[in-house]
Amino acid sequence: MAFTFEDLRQACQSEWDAYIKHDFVQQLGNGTLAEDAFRHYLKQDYLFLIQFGRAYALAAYKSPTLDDLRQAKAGLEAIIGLELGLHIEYCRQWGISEAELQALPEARATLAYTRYVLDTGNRGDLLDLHVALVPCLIGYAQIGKWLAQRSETVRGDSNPYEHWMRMYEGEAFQQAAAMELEWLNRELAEVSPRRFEQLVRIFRDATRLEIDFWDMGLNQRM
Ligand SMILES: Cc1ncc(CN)c(N)n1
Repeated sequence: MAFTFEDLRQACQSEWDAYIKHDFVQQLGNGTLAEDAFRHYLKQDYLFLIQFGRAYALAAYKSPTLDDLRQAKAGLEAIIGLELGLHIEYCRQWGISEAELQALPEARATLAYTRYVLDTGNRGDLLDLHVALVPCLIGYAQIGKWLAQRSETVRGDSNPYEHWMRMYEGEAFQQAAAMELEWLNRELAEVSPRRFEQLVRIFRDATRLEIDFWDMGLNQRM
């Protein structure tokens, strides 16, 4: 049997839904999310993206083939080139300077998630690392699409989070996620049922840590 990302997602359906349709995401789509909660999330996400940049750099280091190396480079570009650049500009529009971002302490949820991914990548192989990274890239691409097709989502200037939604539903981010999905499905097609169960565990843990990250934003926890 050739496994795919869909099999991972179905094995963790309840966690995946709790992540994609989290209250933070729904309130953001409705335009009702407390601005202080969003600011707290934005600040921590800056720290998160830096650590995820390191994780893609680790993926590059662990890549045995040129194809794998190109995939790691594409992930690094999506996070550091595209997303972090937009993020810094976006934070500035929300009154958060780069100097303030650089001086921030990490919240426990940021520490737990990012270091889990780095640890998984360090002790495991390239596929373990990519599976730990999947909820980040493919998850936010699905969130972007989900918000765009949902009838309750408020679009345009009356929603203060319009630009955030545009970034994740936009062509560049969707394209990066599609490339990751393609790479992942190629790799998953080769694994045994026993190996797949190990990967499900990683995918589930990373998805649970994404849920904690939304909780951290919503409750403005450190
Ligand atoms: C916590 C988190 N997860 C995922 C993404 C999308 N790269 C993000 N910006 N922040």
